[in-house]
Amino acid sequence: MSRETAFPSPPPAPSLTLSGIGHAYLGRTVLDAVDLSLAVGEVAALVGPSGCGKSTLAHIAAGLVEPSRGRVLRGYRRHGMVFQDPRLLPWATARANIAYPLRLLGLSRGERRDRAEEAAGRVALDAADLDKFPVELSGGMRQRAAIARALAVDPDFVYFDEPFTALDVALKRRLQDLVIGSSRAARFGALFITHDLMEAVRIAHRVLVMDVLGRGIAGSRIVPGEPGGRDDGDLYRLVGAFLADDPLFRHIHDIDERRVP
Ligand SMILES: Nc1ncnc2c1ncn2[C@@H]1O[C@H](COP(=O)(O)OP(=O)(O)OP(=O)(O)O)[C@@H](O)[C@H]1O
Repeated sequence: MSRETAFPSPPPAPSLTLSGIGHAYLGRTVLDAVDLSLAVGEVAALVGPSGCGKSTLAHIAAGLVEPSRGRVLRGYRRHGMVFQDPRLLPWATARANIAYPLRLLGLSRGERRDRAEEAAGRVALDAADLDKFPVELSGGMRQRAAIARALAVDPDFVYFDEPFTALDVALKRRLQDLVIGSSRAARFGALFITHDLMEAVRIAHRVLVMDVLGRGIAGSRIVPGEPGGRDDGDLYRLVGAFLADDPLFRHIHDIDERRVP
């Protein structure tokens, strides 16, 4: 027996593992025993009813919020984050905003500038736009700058928290394609929160559905084919089938009534 057969190499560690995550805000439980594991390079879309705790879960996974219970194991090297609100510094140019996180990596001024311009090129921001301040950019351009800022740190994992919800349909598709293309080229995995099932099946390898009221991940569905290589008609049919026939998706358009005045 060959050595390789006797000692097969172990599968790569997951890029992200959440075990038994629980969280409460002001004594009110938001997440309860959530388990999740993402493979290296996997892009997972996270959907679920409004208010069920998707953002809280992503913030816990990224280390922005300390969970009340449970364990987070990050197998990735470095992550980037993109939110619905681009969160650009209003007093800094697009270039300076994109370069901002690079200070933490200890890069020289010249290196930061080069990296920011390279990242801007990847999201199709023109050189002329880089000298503009956020107020001078369109909503789409601001979100491109936010994506460039996340990609500039050369992440192997990116958290997207409803990044395109506020954008119009055509722009949304263009930016989805940008995420698909850059995740393939830079080989990063991602957790992508969205309310839009069509967006979820376009960009992800797998759709994770959160339980009503965040009691856990109710289940997941693999999306056939590879992001970027799928036929739109097939995806529309898949979304239709999910919504019409799959009990996993029964509650995804619900709203957490506790938040409704
Ligand atoms: N900092 C906070 N303090 C108190 N309550 C909070 C805080 N952040 C979120 N919550 C509450 O926790 C619950 C889950 O919020 P979260 O934003 O994680 O849900 P979500 O699924 O991402 O919602 P949506 O889809 O509407 O964005 C909500 O009821 C929300 O009001």
